[in-house]
Amino acid sequence: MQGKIRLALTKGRLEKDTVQLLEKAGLNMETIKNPQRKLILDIPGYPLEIILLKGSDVATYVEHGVADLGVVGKDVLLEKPKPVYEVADLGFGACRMAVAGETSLCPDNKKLLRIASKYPKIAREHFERKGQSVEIIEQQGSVELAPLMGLSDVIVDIVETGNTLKANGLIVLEEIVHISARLIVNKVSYKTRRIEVNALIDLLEKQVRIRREQ
Ligand SMILES: Nc1ncnc2c1ncn2[C@@H]1O[C@H](COP(=O)(O)OP(=O)(O)OP(=O)(O)O)[C@@H](O)[C@H]1O
Ligand SMILES: O=P(O)(O)OC[C@H]1O[C@H](OP(=O)(O)OP(=O)(O)O)[C@H](O)[C@@H]1O
Repeated sequence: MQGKIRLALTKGRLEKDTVQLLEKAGLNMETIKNPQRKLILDIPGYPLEIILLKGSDVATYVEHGVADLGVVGKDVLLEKPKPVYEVADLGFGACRMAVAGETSLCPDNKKLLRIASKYPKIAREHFERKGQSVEIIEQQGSVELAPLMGLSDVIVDIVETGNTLKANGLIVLEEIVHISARLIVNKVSYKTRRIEVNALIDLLEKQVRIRREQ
């Protein structure tokens, strides 16, 4: 007899929308609102256990089958690809991965372009496709500072409202890819726990469809 299905959720920005989606799908998400902030949550009335992780760890847990399913940003899947099935675009967490810089700069005129980014793989592959040679300067955050400080020519980063770019005098020069939250599934669970996994996928996809049609 197999235990409960385990779903790994990304803490932080994606959390609220994920909880809302699960609630709309009929799951009792009260335990997640507990101020004690447990990282393992039982869902009353549904054979499901939820764990809370950072995005890149969500994909790792699902890859290793410790979690059967996960909710994670497409940026994470592109930057650190894992052998998991991506089964649904959940729609929320929408933003863009973009190249940004100061208005005066015309990047294509430079020979070796210096790129600051938290996403070195996405950045490198984008410029490789264009045949532009680059030096990638990996950052952990506050990426917008890099061109202002002369550390890089441009940045590759997530743009949602555009407020951070605007506040720092930067503009989008190119859009690389649309990002949103994705539902991922462990490859073995997809086969061996097909019925339970598909039931949860169907439940969530139905809510995504309803939300899209609203
Ligand atoms: N404005 C945004 N900035 C960053 N991520 C966003 C934004 N809007 C939506 N997202 C999505 O939310 C996901 C989680 O972002 P969040 O900032 O909570 O975690 P993170 O990227 O691990 O950052 P941190 O290291 O600051 O915790 C991202 O992977 C991305 O898919
Ligand atoms: O277009 P906006 O709505 O302004 O959102 C984009 C900003 O949000 C993210 O930063 P985050 O807040 O995660 O900070 P950090 O990357 O500096 O840690 C991202 O790296 C951008 O800086």
